[in-house]
Amino acid sequence: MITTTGLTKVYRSRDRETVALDGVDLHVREGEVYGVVGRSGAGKSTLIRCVNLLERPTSGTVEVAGRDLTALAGRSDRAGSALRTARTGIGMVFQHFNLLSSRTVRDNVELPLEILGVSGRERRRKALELLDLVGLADKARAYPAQLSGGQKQRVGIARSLAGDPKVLLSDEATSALDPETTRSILQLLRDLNQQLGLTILLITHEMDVVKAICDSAALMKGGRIVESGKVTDLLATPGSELAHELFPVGGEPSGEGRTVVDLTFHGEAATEPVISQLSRTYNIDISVLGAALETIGGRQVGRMRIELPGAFEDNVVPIGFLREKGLQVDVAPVAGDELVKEGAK
Ligand SMILES: Nc1ncnc2c1ncn2[C@@H]1O[C@H](COP(=O)(O)OP(=O)(O)OP(=O)(O)O)[C@@H](O)[C@H]1O
Repeated sequence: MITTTGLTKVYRSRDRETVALDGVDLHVREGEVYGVVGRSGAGKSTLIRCVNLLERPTSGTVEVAGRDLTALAGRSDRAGSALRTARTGIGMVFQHFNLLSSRTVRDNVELPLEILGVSGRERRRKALELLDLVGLADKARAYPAQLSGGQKQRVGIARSLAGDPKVLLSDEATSALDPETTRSILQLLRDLNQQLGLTILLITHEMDVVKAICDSAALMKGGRIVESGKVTDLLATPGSELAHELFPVGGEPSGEGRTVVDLTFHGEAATEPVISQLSRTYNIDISVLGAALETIGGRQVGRMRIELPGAFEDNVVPIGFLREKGLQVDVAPVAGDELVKEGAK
C-alpha cells in the first residue's frame, strides 16, 4: 500500500548538510498498522512528511495505493493538482492536533471538504457522520478550547478521514496525551483500521504504542531503517533489537560459572511447562532471572531469562532440548566473552 524506494532527504543550509533520510526502503501492506520507531533525530518525521510529499525527497520514490507520488511532484499546475487529488487519499494526524481555534469542531472536520469544493449540505452530513464515528457526535458545536486533549485528537482523526482516505499517517498522535487517553486513541485507530480497512503508518518513540496496535514495525537510526518486519516475526529473530526493546528481560547471573539463556516462547510453546520438564529431564536447578508474557496479534509471546548451572559447554544438551521444544534460544554473553548466539531453531 505504501512503498518507498531509496528514499533520501538531504537538508542543505549555507554551511552544512544534514542527511535526514539515507536510502529508506519501506513497505507497508494494505490493511496493516505499521509503526516506525527511533530516537529523536532518527528521521521519522522527515519520513512521514516525505510519504505524503509535504516534504520533497532529494531522491527515491514514494508509491501510495499504486500511485507514484514522486512522479506527480513536478512544479507545473497540472502536477500540483494531481498531487492534491492523490493526497486526499492520505489522511494525516498530528501530535498537536492542528485544529483551528476559531472554528467549531464540525467546521474543523469540514475544512478539508471545503478545500475539495464539496457542497455545504454534503460537508455537514459527512462531518456529523465522522464525529459520530469517533464518538464525538455531541461536541459538533463546541470549540477546540472546550475539549480535552483526547477529544481534540478525536476531532483531528475525524478531520483526517474527511476525504475517505485509504491510508492514514500519524505523527506521534498520542505523545501529548496521558496514558489512559493514549490507550483510548490507540483503540480508536485500531477500530478504524479494522472497520474501514484503513492502512495506518505511524511514527512514535514509544514502544508501548507498537506493542498495543502495530502489526509490523521498523527501527530507524541515522536516517536508515536498520530492522523491520512483522512484530511476531521480529520476536522470532535472534538478536533483534526491536524485540529486545519491546520485551526487555533483565536479570543478572547469580555468580560465575553459570549460563544465562534468553528464551522466547511462541504460541503452543508458551503454555507448555518446558522449564520444569528441563529441570526434571536433566536434574538441574534452574533460576528464572526475569520474564515477560504478552499477547501480540492474538498470539502469546513471552520472553524469559533463565540461569543454568555450569558453563556453556556443560549445557549444550539442555539448550538443544529447549530448541527442540520450539523455543528461540539466545545464550547471553558471559562478561569478557564474545556474544554466543544460539538463535536458529
Ligand atoms: N527543516 C529542516 N531543516 C534542516 N534539518 C532538518 C529539518 N528537519 C529535520 N532536520 C534534521 O533532520 C534529522 C532528522 O529529523 P527528524 O525530525 O526527521 O527526526 P525524528 O526522528 O522525527 O526526530 P523527533 O522525534 O525529534 O522529531 C535531524 O538531524 C534534524 O535536525
